[in-house]
Amino acid sequence: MSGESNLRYRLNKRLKLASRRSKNSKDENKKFESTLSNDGKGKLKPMSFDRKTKRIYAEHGGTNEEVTSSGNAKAPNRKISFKKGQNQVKDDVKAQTNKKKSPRSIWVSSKIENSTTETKQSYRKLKDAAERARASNRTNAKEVDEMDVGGTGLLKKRSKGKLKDTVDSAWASNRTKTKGIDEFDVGGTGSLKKPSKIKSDKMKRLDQCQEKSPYVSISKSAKKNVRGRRALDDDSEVLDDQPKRKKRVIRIDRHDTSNKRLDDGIVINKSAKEKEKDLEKKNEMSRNAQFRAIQPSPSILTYVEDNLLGRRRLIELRRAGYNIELSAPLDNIPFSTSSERERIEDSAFRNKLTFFAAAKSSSSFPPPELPEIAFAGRSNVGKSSLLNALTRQWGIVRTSDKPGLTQTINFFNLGSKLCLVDLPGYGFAYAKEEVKDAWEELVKEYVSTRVGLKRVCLLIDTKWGMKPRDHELINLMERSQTKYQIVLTKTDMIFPIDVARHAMQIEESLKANKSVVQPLMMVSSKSGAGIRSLRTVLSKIARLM
Ligand SMILES: Nc1nc2c(ncn2[C@@H]2O[C@H](COP(=O)(O)OP(=O)(O)OP(=O)(O)O)[C@@H](O)[C@H]2O)c(=O)[nH]1
Ligand SMILES: [Mg+2]
Repeated sequence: MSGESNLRYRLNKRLKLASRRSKNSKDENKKFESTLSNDGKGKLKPMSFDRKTKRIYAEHGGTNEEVTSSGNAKAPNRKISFKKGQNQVKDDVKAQTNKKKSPRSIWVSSKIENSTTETKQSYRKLKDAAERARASNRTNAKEVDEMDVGGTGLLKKRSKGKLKDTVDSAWASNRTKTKGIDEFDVGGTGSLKKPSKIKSDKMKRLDQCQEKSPYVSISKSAKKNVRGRRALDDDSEVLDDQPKRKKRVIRIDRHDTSNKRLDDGIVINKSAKEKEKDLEKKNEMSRNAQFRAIQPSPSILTYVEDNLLGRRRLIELRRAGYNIELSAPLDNIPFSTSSERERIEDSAFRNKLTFFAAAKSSSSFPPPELPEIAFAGRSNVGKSSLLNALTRQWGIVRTSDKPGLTQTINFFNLGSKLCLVDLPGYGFAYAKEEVKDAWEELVKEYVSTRVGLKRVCLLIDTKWGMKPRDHELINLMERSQTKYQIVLTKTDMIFPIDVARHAMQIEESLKANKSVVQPLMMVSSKSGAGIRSLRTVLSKIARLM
């Protein structure tokens, strides 16, 4: 729309100028007319709106066939009109060249060029029309346009609608195909070409380029780009002279079992022993699971907590008020003076522990004068250590980390009130089988036949729990109606909860037993946990006597 208004403005300006000239001086008017008609000097003529849309280049004396229009090739109506105009222009140019014979080239507006062939009358008509248009205050622009176009004399005969169409199409083409106009040879080389022709030439060249080198990407369409890239890739692969890597093929021999996993269906003939071991492992696993499922009774849990049983940090013991610098600190009285700390509450255990007899057979047992408390259990369970811890007399009873140190029944007097008996251990020991069997037989004879034996403390390692040999001895004591009490040792080795679980488990397993004395005791000779409680329990035996 802005272009159209611009055109109108120009047209009006021209008309104004023309009218002014006609009014002011006839000479000027004549001059103007001469400029319109005279093209011989090659001056640029005053142009109507068509100047922009259509330019005709005529090479004077040159080939007339090269005279072309720069208009829109797509507008057929306009093309027809131009052809007509071109023919007229050609004729006029020929006439001019015959008259003056000057080979100068000129630029003229096609329609104004046509007007050169018209008479002065037609121009006056044009002027009149312009004046009229001015008089109507330039309001009816359409009318002016039509009159102006009609003024050229060439398009006079056309209907209004057709004229309008041609003008519109010309403008549209001008706006869109500015490139086409630019490609005209304005410099007067005389080689004007049709834009379509130029375009086709250009495309041909581009196609040729593409054919020659596939690397040139022509942005005709995305598909072409993709194709070009593929082509480029293919070519690059070809250009790369690197040898292609062969895929490594691994051939597996069906009968070769070395590469196969064991659980891939290969049957391995296991021996009976291995099968038994596997079963045992499975059973053990299930035993562990069972053990984890044990819920200790509240009384056991409180007992464990009160006596600080199980694996504890030293800071915890310190916070509880125990002197951790002492040996077996938990056997001391918390938050008390140093003299009180050293004190053993039970009078029986304050007495001096003295060894008085060792027996390898039942015939060598000493006469039962004092109530006896025997300490039985598997080798290395901590029998001798517990005796020392109870009396706080370290070194009286020999201990060793090597199982099987105690090989005889050792009798200790604790003052004149109690006799403590250290029994040889059973189960694994660094000793001959016959010797071990003899120890076992001796222990069995002592616990089942000994007169004056008031209680057997059956020590069980908390870490390992009850073993079949332990059950054997229990059964024996049950049969001989010997009172026995279970004492869990080395409680400092495992977590408190596991201590409680073991206690619960053993208590449950011995519920039906008659000779068992409750409660189950838990101690640690190392930390001193539970030692005072055990002392209290055992001192009752001395008091009863
Ligand atoms: N951590 C810890 N170790 C202990 C405890 N009681 C004993 N021991 C150790 O266990 C090992 C064996 O102790 P002993 O008292 O000799 O065991 P035993 O039952 O008399 O052994 P035998 O005489 O061979 O039957 C020694 O190295 C002790 O230091 C305990 O409560 N806690
Ligand atoms: Mg011992």
